Amino acid sequence: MSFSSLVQDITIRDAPRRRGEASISTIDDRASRTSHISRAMSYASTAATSVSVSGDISSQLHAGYCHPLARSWQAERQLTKSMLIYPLFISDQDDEEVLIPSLPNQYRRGVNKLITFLEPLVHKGLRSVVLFGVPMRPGTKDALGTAADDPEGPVIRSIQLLRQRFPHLYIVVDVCLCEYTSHGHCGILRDDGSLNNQLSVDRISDVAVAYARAGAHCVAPSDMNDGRIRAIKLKLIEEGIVHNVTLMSYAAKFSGCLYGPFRDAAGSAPSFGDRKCYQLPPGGRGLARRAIVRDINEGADIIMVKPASQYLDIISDAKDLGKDLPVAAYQVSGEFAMIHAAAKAGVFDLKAMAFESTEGILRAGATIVISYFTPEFLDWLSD
Ligand SMILES: NCc1[nH]cc(CCC(=O)O)c1CC(=O)O
Ligand SMILES: [Zn+2]
Ligand SMILES: [Zn+2]
Repeated sequence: MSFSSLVQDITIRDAPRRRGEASISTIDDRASRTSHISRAMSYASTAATSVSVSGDISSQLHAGYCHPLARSWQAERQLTKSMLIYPLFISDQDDEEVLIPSLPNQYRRGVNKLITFLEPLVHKGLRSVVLFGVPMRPGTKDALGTAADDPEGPVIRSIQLLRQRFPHLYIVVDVCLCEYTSHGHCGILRDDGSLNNQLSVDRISDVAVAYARAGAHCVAPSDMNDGRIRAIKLKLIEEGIVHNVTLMSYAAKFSGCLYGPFRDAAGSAPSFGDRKCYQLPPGGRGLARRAIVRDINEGADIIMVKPASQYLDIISDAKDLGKDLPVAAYQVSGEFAMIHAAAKAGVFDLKAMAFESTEGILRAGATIVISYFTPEFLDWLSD
C-alpha cells in the first residue's frame, strides 16, 4: 500500500466517527488534514517496526475487523424486525388521536384510528404489538377495575379488529388493573390500602382469560401480584384455551422512576402511595432471580425484564435461569424519553443511541425487545 493511499484510507475511516462531518471532501480545515497525515505517518512507522522486530501477532485484536460487516459478525445476535414488539395506548374515545407530551412521537389512539396508523407499519414489517387500554371517560374507574375486561372496552374491541385486519400480526395484551382502578394500584385493595393477593389474582386471571378469549395471542400480566402466573395458567387450562395463548410474565419488574411517561400516557399513576410493595427494589438482584425461577415454575412461556438498560445483569440472569425460554426486555417509557432528551441536547445521535442501547439489551441475553423505537427501527432496518 502506498503512503498516499494509506493516508486516504485512514482519513476516510476516521471521518464518519465525527458527528456533523459529511465526508472528508467537505472539510476545509487544513489543520485537521495535517493531523490525519501525521497520524498516518506514525501508524506507518509503528506497523513497520512491529513486523520487523517481533513478528508477535497475539496482540492484534481489532485490526482484522475494520469492515462494518466483519464488525457486525462480533454480535451473537442482531436486531431483526421480528424481535420487536411495539406498545400501543388505546383510548376508550374511539376517534381520539392525541400526542402524549412526555413520550416523544407516541400517541394515545381510539379504536377508529388504529388501522390507518398501523397499516403502513405492518407493510414495513411490524410483527407484534402490545396493547394498553386507557379509559378516559369519567366514571369508568372503580375499586375493582371493572372496565378492564369490558367486552365493549377499547382493548377487547382492538384485539378483535386487529386479528381481523392484520392476520399475521401477533397481539400481546398487557394485563393489569392500574389503568382501570379508581386508586391506580395494580390490584384490589384491603381497607388498609395494601393489595389483597387472593382477590387481585382472581380478578387478574379473569381479565387475562377475557383477552385470550377475544383473540390475544399473548397475555402479559404486569401487576406483579404473587402467584398470578399459576392462576392464569390454570384458568387457561380450565377454559380449554391454554394451547392458543402465550403467557409472558413481567417476571422481574423493578420499581423506580422510569415509568413516569407511561403513567402519563395511561393515566395510571397511583392516587396514594407507590408500587414499592409489589414491584422489585432496584438493588434486588437475588429477589429478581427468585421471581424469575418462580414464574418459570408457575408456567410462564416468556420471561420479561423491565426496565432494560439499567437492568442488563438481570436480563443476563434471566437468560441463564431460563435457558430454554425466550427472554424479553422492555425498554420502558423513561428510558425512551431519556434517550430523546439527550439526543435533543446534542449528547448523541438518536439513531446511533437507539441501536447501541438495543445492542446492549440483546448482548445481555434478550431475544425479544419491547420498544417505542419500533416504527423507526422498521425504517432503519430496511435501509
Ligand atoms: N402495570 C402497568 C404497566 N405496564 C407497563 C408499565 C410501564 C411501561 C413503560 O413505562 O413504558 C406499567 C406501569 C407501571 O407499572 O407503573
Ligand atoms: Zn395492507
Ligand atoms: Zn399496573
